[in-house]
Amino acid sequence: MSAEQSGASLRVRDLVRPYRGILTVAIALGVVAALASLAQPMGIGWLVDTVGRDGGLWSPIALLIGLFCLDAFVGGLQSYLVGRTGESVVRDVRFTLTGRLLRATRREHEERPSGDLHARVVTDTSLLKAALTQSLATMVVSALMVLGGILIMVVLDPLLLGLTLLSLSVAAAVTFLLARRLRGAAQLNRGRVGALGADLNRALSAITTIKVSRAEEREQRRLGTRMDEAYRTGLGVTKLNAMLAPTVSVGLQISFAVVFAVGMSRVATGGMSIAEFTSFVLYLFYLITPLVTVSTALGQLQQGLAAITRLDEVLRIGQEDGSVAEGSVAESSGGETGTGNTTTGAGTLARFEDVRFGYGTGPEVLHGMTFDIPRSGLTALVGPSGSGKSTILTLLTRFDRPDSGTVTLDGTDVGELELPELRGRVGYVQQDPAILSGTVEENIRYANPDASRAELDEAVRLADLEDVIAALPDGMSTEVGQHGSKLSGGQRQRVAIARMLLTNPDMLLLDEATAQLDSNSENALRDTIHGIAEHRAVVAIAHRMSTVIEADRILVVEGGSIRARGTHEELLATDELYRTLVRTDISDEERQRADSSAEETDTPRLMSSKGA
Ligand SMILES: Nc1ncnc2c1ncn2[C@@H]1O[C@H](COP(=O)(O)OP(=O)(O)OP(=O)(O)O)[C@@H](O)[C@H]1O
Repeated sequence: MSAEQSGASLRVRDLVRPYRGILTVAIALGVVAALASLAQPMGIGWLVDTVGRDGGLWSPIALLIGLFCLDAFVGGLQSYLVGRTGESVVRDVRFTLTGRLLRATRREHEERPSGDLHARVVTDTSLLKAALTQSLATMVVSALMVLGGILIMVVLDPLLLGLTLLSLSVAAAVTFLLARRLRGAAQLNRGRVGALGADLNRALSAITTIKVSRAEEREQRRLGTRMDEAYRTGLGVTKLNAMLAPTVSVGLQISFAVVFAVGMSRVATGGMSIAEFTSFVLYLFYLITPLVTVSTALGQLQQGLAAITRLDEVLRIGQEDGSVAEGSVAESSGGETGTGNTTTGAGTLARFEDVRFGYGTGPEVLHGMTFDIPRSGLTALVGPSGSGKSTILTLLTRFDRPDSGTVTLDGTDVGELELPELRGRVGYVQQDPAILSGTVEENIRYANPDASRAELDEAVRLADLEDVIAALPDGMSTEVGQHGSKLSGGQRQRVAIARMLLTNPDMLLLDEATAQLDSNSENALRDTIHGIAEHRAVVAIAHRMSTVIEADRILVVEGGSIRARGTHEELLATDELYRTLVRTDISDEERQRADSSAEETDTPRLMSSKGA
C-alpha cells in the first residue's frame, strides 16, 4: 500500500526510493570528486618535494591540473543530479499531497485554513527540496571527504590529527546543539508562515466585504501582526543558521593555529618534513569546505524535517474514501451506516430512513428523518433557517455520513456506492455555485469534459442558457473571469445547472439562489427547474415561492425533522408553520410583485395564501 492510500508518514527513504539509481550515480560521482580533492594535497606535496629536489615539474603539475578538472567536472555533474533528484522528489510530494487534499472530506477542508494548506504544499515542500539536495548526497559526499582526509592525516601525523580533532570537537558539539534547536525554531516559523498564508487567503477571498466594510486598514494591520510573527520566528531560524558556519570556522581556525604552532616546531626539530607538513596543512585546509557544508546541511536538514512534520499532517488528512488520519473527524462519523440494500418502491429513487446526524462532536442536527424522493418531479425543501435543509443535501451527496439510519439511492446505501458513481448520479448545484476562471464552455463541460456537442447543446437548452450565451461577446468561448465575476448570479447558477445536467444525473440537488433575480430571470429559472424535473428527480431548497408553489411535493423541515409534507394547497390547509413561512419567508418585493401580477398570471396571490 502506498503512502497515499495508507496515510502513512513521509519518510525520506521512501521519497528517494524511485530515484535510487540516479542518486547512486550521484553519490559515486561525489566519491570520485572527493577522491580527486583528497589527492590534490598529495600532488601539491609531490610538487613541493620535486621543487626541493630540483626535479622535473611537469608530471606533478599535469597530475594536479587533471585532478582539478576532474574534481570540478564530476562535482558539477553530481550537484546537478542531486538537485534534479530534489526537484523530482518535491514534484512527487506535491502531487501526492494535492491528491490527498482534493480527495479529503469537505469537513477537513472546513476545519483547515486553505492558505495554510497552500503554504504547506507550495513552500514547505521547497524546504524539503533544500534539505534533500543539501543533506542527502552533499552531506554523504562531504562526510566522505572529511573521513578520507582524517584517514590520510592519521597516516601523515597522528599527533597533529589528535590536536586537530580536539579543537574541532567543541565546535562539533556546539553545531549539534544548534542544529537541534534549529528544528524547533523552523517548525515554529513554518507554522507562523502558514498562519500568514491563511489570513492572506481569508482577506483576498472576501475582498468585496473588506472594501464595503472599509476594513482595508484593519486587515493590513492584522496581516502585519502575522507578518511580525513570521518575521520574529524567521529571525530565530536565521540566527541559529548564521551561527552554524562560524562555529565550524572558529573550530577550524583554532585547529589551524594549533597545527601551525606544533607542526612548525616539529619541522624545526626535524620531526616532520616540510612536504609532510605542507600536505597536512593542505588537508586541514581542504576540510574547511566539507565541514562547513556538513554544518549548513545539518541546518537545512533540520528545517526540512520540520517541514516534513507539516507535510505529514496533510498526508494524513481524512479522505472521502475512508483512508483517514488517526482521530480525524471523518473517522468518527458514519460508523453505524450502511446496512446493505434495502427495498424501496419502484417509483422511489432515494430514501432517508430514520436518519440521525450531527456535525462532528456538535449537537444532533437531523433527528430521525424518514422520507422518499421519487424518480421524477420537483421536491421542495422549505423550513426556517438552520432547520437542516442543506444538511439533507450534504448527506445525499455523501459529503457527510449519517450517524445512524440510512440514505439509499435505488435501494443501495449511498455509503456503499463508489463515489464517482454516486456523484455521477446525483448532481449538486450550490446556492452560490463555484464558477472556475476559464470560458463558459469549459465551465459547463467541467463535470463531463468528453460530452458531445449535441449533449452540450441540450444541457444549455435545458438550463435555459441559449439566450444568455448568444448575448455574450464570444458566445461559449467568453471568459467568465475570476469566480465567474462577469456573469450575473442567476447566470452563474444556470451555468452550474448546465454543468450538472451534462453528467445526466438521476437526481439534481439544487440550493436555490436567494439573490434577488428580476422577474424574467426568476421565471426562466423556475421554468428551467420544472423542465428538468419532468425527466428526473429534482430536490430544491426553495427560497422562492414560485418554486415552492409549483413543486410536486413539499417537505417542511423544522428543527431537524420533517414536520409536514404535501402539495402547496394541502400544506396551506393543514400546516401552520408552512402558512407562516409563506407569509414571512417571501420578500416584500416578491409579495408586491405577486399581488400586482396576480390577475395576469397563474401564480396564486400570496395575500390569499396568507389568508388560507
Ligand atoms: N459544516 C457544519 N459544521 C457544523 N455545524 C453545521 C455545519 N453546517 C451546518 N451546521 C449546523 O447544522 C444546523 C443545520 O444547518 P443547515 O445548513 O442544514 O440548515 P438550513 O436549513 O439549510 O439553513 P439555511 O436555510 O439558513 O441555509 C445549523 O444549526 C447549523 O449551524
